[in-house]
Amino acid sequence: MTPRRRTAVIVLLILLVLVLGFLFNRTTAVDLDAQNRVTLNLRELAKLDAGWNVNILRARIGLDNDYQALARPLPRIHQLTDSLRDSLGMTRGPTATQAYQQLSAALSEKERLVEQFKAGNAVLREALVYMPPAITDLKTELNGIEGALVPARTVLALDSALNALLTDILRFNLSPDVAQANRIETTLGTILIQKSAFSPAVGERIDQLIGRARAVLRYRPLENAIEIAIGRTATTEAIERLSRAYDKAFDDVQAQKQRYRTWLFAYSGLLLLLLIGAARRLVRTYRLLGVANKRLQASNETLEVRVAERTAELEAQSAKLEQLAHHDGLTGLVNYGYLTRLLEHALVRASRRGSTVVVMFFDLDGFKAVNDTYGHGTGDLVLKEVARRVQDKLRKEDSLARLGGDEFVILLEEVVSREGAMRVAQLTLDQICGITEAAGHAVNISASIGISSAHGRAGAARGAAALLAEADQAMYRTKQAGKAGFSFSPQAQWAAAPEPANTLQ
Ligand SMILES: Nc1nc2c(ncn2[C@@H]2O[C@H](COP(=O)(O)OP(=O)(O)OP(=O)(O)O)[C@@H](O)[C@H]2O)c(=O)[nH]1
Repeated sequence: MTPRRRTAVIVLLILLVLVLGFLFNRTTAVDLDAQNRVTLNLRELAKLDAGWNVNILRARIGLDNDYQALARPLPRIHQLTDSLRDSLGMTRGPTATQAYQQLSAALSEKERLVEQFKAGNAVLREALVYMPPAITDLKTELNGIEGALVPARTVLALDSALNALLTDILRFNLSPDVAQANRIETTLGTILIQKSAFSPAVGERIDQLIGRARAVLRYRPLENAIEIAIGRTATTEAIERLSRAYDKAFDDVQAQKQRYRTWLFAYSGLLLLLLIGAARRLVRTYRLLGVANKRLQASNETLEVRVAERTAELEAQSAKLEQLAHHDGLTGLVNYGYLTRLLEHALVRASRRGSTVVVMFFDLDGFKAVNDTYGHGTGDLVLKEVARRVQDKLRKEDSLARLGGDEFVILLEEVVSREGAMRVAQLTLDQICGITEAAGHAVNISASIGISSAHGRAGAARGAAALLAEADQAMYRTKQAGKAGFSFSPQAQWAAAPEPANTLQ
């Protein structure tokens, strides 16, 4: 998968999850407890409001002297309205908010009007309670000594004015109108005129009656107006309106959630399909991977086999090359280069052990004649036979090398004495002289051998090249001395004593 494609897939997955989260969030159920709480609050508020109205009415008609009853429901009403305001968040749209604001305003207005009502009603009630017994008392007074002191006409006039006042005041209290008020004012004027004929004590009582009558004239219409204003606040209707708005809002929210639930269901189906698709693709990919793996394994195994075969071939070739590099192609003996290395190692060992290394250089005698007489094929057979025979007589740790043509070198290690070297030289001569026939042709060959040796550290220090050169020179001396024998180099060294110079056998 390319990086760009991977990014696109990740973004798509995030989007799918976000949409799922959004839909899930929109489908979470409405808090039914909260909904019930709103309903109960509204019901309680309606009940409190109705009770409040009853208390106002009782105060108005004088059944209840306790104005505290009018203020008692207020804290709870405030609590309920606050709680309703907090629940507005659960609704959608402005309707419930608007209804709540209307109710809140209506309740505040009603509260303000009730305060006004309480102030006026206290005065009014006191006046209405005061007047009937006061008038009765005054009339009794008029029938007593006070009445005897003033003319009877005046007493009668005041008495009838008081009767009229009481009747009109009670009527006005029930149904206040301007005509009634004017009549009362006229009656009050009459009473005031009569007052001067009576004692100051009666005059004072008359003044108090007039004051109460004026209070009724003033506060009764005011209280009626307040009552009308309280009625206009229409808190009951506002509560019902808010209740309907909440119901509708909750219904709307439920309907909306139902719609989102349908979407969520459909969306989950889509996600499921996508998941199934992805899973199938994954399975297919795994299958393909399995097949590819098997193929890869098979080709790996084939490759391993081929590598192993190739390695074996290379090792064989390398061994062959090494053989070619270190050995003579005709006889299979080690060649000059490898002999030099073997000789160097032998010298190191001799130096360390204090032993003697012997180099015997030999060249065939009469070999050219074989070649010239019977051809190179026969010459080759002779060379091989020389190699085989001499090799057979040597120890395993000794080496026989062919330098080229009919020249050979024998390398001996741990030679105890000069006599030992002589025995090997003689054995070699015997083996070579023992070759009398090759490819059915009679041959007559021998060898000229030159021997040199190095003993211990000092001898080894002379080096391989010097030792070979000494042996070569000794071999020439043998040739010059008549061939078919061996000579020791004057530099040859032995464990017991240095070799006497140029001894010919
Ligand atoms: N068959 C064969 N002959 C070789 C090979 N290499 C060299 N020769 C021949 O070996 C002969 C060696 O010559 P010489 O050593 O002079 O021959 P010789 O008869 O032994 O003479 P002296 O060494 O003087 O005794 C030559 O004729 C070379 O051509 C080879 O690999 N095979």
